[in-house]
Amino acid sequence: MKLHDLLLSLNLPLPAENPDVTAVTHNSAWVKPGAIFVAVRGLKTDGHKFIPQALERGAVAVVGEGFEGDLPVPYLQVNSARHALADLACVLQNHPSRELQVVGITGTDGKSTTSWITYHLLQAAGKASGLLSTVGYKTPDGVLHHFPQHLTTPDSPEIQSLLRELVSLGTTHCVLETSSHALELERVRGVQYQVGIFTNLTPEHLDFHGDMEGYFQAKRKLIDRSHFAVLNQDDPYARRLTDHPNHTTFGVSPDAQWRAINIEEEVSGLKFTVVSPAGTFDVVLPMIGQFNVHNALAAIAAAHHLGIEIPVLQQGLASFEGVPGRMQILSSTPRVIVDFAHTPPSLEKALEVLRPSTPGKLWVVVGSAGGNRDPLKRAPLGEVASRLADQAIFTEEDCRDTPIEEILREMERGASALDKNNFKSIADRREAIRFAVQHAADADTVLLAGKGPEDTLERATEILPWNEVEEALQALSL
Ligand SMILES: CC(=O)N[C@H]1[C@@H](OP(=O)(O)OP(=O)(O)OC[C@H]2O[C@@H](n3ccc(=O)[nH]c3=O)[C@H](O)[C@@H]2O)O[C@H](CO)[C@@H](O)[C@@H]1O[C@H](C)C(=O)N[C@@H](C)C(=O)N[C@H](CCC(=O)O)C(=O)O
Ligand SMILES: Nc1ncnc2c1ncn2[C@@H]1O[C@H](COP(=O)(O)OP(=O)(O)OP(=O)(O)O)[C@@H](O)[C@H]1O
Repeated sequence: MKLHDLLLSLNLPLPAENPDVTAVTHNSAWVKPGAIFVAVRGLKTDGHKFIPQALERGAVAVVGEGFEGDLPVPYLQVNSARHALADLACVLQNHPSRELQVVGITGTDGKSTTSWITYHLLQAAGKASGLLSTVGYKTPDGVLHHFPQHLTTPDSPEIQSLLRELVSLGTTHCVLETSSHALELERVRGVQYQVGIFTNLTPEHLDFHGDMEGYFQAKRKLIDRSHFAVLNQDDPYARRLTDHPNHTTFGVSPDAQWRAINIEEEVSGLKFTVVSPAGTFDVVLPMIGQFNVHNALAAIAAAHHLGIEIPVLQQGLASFEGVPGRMQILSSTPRVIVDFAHTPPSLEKALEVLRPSTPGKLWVVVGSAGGNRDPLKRAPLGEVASRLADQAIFTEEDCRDTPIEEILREMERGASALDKNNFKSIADRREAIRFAVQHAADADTVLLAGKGPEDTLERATEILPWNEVEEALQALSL
């Protein structure tokens, strides 16, 4: 696309030069010849500092919020570089979301699970669907691809080019897990959402959002932008969104429109009855954890809005194979389970879920991320682990530039407050897993929490390949 055409559609002034533009990026290291470099003033550094590097790599234009000096390529000044990045990405890919029925899913917990169930239901109904989630992205052939970065919702250029790729593969529907960071940092600006789902809101990422109200305001953007909203009637924050002109609700509250009753949890999974505007019907869902009733209800309500009949939904739920790394059962004696729970409330829920079906002791191996990833949750994670497990092992989980000892000390501090003396720290994650698996008795359950399906482990400046399931299986075979 010519630079002028791109700028005209955004009402930006036209420079004298009019080169061909092949891509747009905010990261100088990702610039390829023909790209526009958008200099973003970030939380850690200022992208304007990297303009020379972007030019060396072949940038044909630079967009920014203010730059003193001469450049050999056009410089376009904008009020918001993040807005410009998203707008340019949308135009360059010719707004792929307008050719798709996009279902966005936000909330503190349950985003990935709800996304995967929704994708599965759409596919089961014969809709060629795509999925972008923390776990990776799926094309309509069902193949799971991994993102190069560890993000739930990638940056706007990546989202737009993935949506375009999906359209070119014949995709008609796309499920887009949408984090609060993505909403706040405008990564999903310009995405046209047909349906927006709000799962729940509990304290997380408050270092980034400031307080719960800031966190809520970021999340509500998804609902405000969606044509139809699917809201958790049991969550006080979601209930604040019921002034959306076109919405439905789900939950166990008597006033939820899609309501679950007669919930039973068996070893093989969940059974419940749904009372809804589309009728009353039974559901069998092969998943552990009552919270999955809410995830399933949200997916059912969204899929039904998109025209999928109840019998197809029932069949789809019964054949759902779960989400990789979410309550994934690897063995039975001891029962070893890999789960992604990495917030105090989700860890609490995971341990509570496993307790009734554990005749022996309940073990947990858990860490807390380093860097700027929510240091305030370290002590609460330690507290939850010590309170609800019989034995807790604290270890690393992407400690990045934070010394592991600092993180472990915080987790121990949280646990010590209970005075149960049932925890131990083993910094190396592989050793921690092996210790727990080898010391567990046959009747015990070992929950390996936090990493789930992630394929890397970030340690100081190193990014190591990681496979939690493989690690657990190796520990079991020793
Ligand atoms: C805290 C956060 O979200 N940060 C995001 C933010 O970074 P930033 O603007 O602060 O970037 P910065 O590091 O200050 O750099 C400023 C600019 O200089 C550029 N730069 C920097 C260095 C260089 O050599 N060259 C260069 O061009 C950077 O690309 C950036 O554009 O904006 C960037 C561009 O959109 C994001 O890539 C980056 O996500 C980082 C990688 C990240 O780790 N984010 C996590 C916390 C996140 O988003 N998590 C949520 C899920 C949360 C959950 O629910 O669990 C997610 O959606 O994944
Ligand atoms: N609806 C829910 N309410 C509370 N906890 C939940 C819910 N759904 C899942 N969980 C718990 O949270 C963990 C993470 O679930 P899931 O991956 O679906 O959430 P998420 O919001 O996508 O988080 P992330 O984006 O970090 O993956 C699960 O393993 C489970 O323990």
